[in-house]
Amino acid sequence: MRIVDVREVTKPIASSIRNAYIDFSKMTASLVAVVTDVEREGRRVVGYGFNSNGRYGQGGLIRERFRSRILEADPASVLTQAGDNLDPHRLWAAMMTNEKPGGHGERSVAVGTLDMAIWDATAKIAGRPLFRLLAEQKGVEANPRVFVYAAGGYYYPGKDDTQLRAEMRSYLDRGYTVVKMKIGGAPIGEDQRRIEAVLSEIEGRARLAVDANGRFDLESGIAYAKMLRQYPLFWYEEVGDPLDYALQAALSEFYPGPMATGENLFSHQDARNLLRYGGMRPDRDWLQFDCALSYGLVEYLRTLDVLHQFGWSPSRCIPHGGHQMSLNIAAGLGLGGNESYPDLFQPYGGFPDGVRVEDGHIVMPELPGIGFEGKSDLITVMRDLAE
Ligand SMILES: O=C([O-])CC(=O)C(=O)O
Ligand SMILES: [Mg+2]
Repeated sequence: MRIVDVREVTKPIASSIRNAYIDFSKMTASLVAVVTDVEREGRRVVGYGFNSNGRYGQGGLIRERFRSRILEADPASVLTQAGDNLDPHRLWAAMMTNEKPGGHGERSVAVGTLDMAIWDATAKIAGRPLFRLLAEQKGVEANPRVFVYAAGGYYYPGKDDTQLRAEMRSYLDRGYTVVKMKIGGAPIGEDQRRIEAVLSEIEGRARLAVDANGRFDLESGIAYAKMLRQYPLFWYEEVGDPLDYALQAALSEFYPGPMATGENLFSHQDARNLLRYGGMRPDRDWLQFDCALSYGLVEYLRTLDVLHQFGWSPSRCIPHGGHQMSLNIAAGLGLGGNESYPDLFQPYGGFPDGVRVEDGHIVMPELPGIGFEGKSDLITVMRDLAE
C-alpha cells in the first residue's frame, strides 16, 4: 500500500465581494489529489482536499516542498503499525521534515490542504465516513446532526439594504437560524443602519453574527463594541489583528456578549496563546480555527488537546471555511457546528447533494471518506484532476 502520486491545481474562486480587509476579485484555492495504489469497490482510492477561501492557492509550496516529501518517504514508514492503512500523523511528520517552528504562514495552508486529502483517502481505505472513523479513534459517539450557520452579508458594488435583507431572508428560507454579515468596511453609522435593517428582517426567526475581519484597532473595536452591545447578537467576530491577544482581552471589558475569533490562527501554539492571553471566555465565546488553513486535522487534534488543557469544550468551536472536512470533525468530535456559505465559493463549499438545512442543522450522510463523492459538481472537478 502506498501513495503513488500527489497532484495540485490552483483554481479561481473569485467573486466581486469585499469584507473589511480584502476583496475576493483574484481569490484562488488549491485543489489536491493524493493518489494511492489501493482499490475499493473496483476503483482506485484517491483522496481529495482543498484550502478554504481567504489565503489563496498554495501550488508553489505544495509542488516545491510538500509533494516530494510525501512521495520520497519510505512507504512503510507512513502506514499504520499494522500496515493496513495510511497514518495521517506519520504523513504529517514526513511533510514537516526540515521545517523550523513558528512563522505559521502560507505553509500551514499547503499542509492543511494535503492533510485533508490524506484523511479522505484514509477513511475511504477504511470504508467509513470520516466522522465515524474519528469518533471511533477517540472512543466517543458520533453525532451526524450538525449546527450550521449562513455566512454572507458582504459588501459589493451596488448592494443596498434591500438586497442585504433579501439575501438574509433567503438564508432563513433555506432553513438557517443564524446568519452572518460583514462590518468594518463602511463608516460605523452605515454599518449600524445595515445591522438594524438585517435585524428587522430576521426578527424572531434567526440570530445575527457580525464579522469585522480583523479590521479594527483597539479604539474603533471599542467604539463598535459600545454600538453593538445594545443588540442581541450571536457573536462579534475577529475584531482586531488576529495575533493581538491584548486587544482581544481588552475588548471583553466593553463587550459582555459572545465574541468569536481564530480563523487566522494557524497552529496549536497560536491557539494556545489566544487562550492564554486573549481573555476569551469559555462560557460564551467561540473559536473558529480552520484545519484547512492551519496544518490540517493532525494539528487540529493538538489544538483540541490544548482546549481541553485550558478547560474549553470542543463544543465552543465553530470552524471557519464552510467545507465538509470540518463538518466531519464536528460530527465526529463534538464541535459546536460549522460555517456555511450558501451562495459563495462553489463548488468547494456546502453539503452533499440532497442534504438540506432544517432548523439550522444538517444530517451527515453515510458516505465513505469526507463525502465529496456525494456532491456532484465538486467530485466532477476533483476527478478531472486525478481519475
Ligand atoms: O470574508 C472572509 O474572509 C471569510 C470570513 O471571515 C468568515 O467566513 O468568517
Ligand atoms: Mg471571519
